[in-house]
Amino acid sequence: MTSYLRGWLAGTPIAEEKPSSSVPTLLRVSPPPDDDAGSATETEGDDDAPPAFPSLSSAQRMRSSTPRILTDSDLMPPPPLPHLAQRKPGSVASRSGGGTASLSVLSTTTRPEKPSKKREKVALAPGHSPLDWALLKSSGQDLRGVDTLMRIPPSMLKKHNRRDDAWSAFHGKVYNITPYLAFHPGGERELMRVAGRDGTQLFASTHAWVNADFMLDACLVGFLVPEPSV
Ligand code: HEM
Repeated sequence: MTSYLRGWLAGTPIAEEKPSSSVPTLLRVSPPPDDDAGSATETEGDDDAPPAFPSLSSAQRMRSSTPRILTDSDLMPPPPLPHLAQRKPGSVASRSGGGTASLSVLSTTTRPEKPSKKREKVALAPGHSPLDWALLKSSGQDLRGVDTLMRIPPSMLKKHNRRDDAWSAFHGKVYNITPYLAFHPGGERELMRVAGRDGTQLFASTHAWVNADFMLDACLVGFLVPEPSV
């Protein structure tokens, strides 16, 4: 093999290797023809000079060309036709022209604003942050105002609708919300809207993600039950 490489580099025909007894035939391989064999500029007398690769007249060499620098017009598409550039978002394009050249316009570019009620954040008084509420809850202080959990019908709930005595029902549980009023991030006024009644719906439509059961567990006074039939 070494002799083959040496011979190939030197440009001399390779002596056929003697096939071993185990390998029946060997193809005769010769080096690629030297394109500039007669050229005086080539490596005459220099045995260590590598052959030109790819070959000087190879198709590979012919195909390769110097990379072209792209101009702006190669990189950017031409501007749209004047009548398309004047389109307004949301307006429907006239298809009077018909044919394949006309473009349809998607009418989803603008979405009408939903009239939404603004939910105001209320500045809580110092010492009334959510963390302060959590501390008060776990302080052991009585936040229920009752000795025992009760069964509370709507008529009874209704009576507790004052700031200093406010009860409200959420998901069937009745809570004394008076201690929480000053801590409510939405403000006292909003919370008082559900005083003396079932606030489940209003609560859910305002902030369904808030866990009332957890926030008010220390204020539980009982369970909402249907009005007893007389
Ligand atoms: C006693 C039950 C309630 C508890 C425990 C409670 C708790 C909370 C909490 C934790 C927040 C802050 C939410 C946040 O920043 O993501 C909040 C905000 C608010 N809550 Fe309540 N809430 C209660 C009932 C209500 C009710 C009945 C209303 C009536 C509409 C209300 C109206 C609001 C408003 C307007 C905000 C402020 C706006 C906002 O945070 O996006 N909340 N409430």
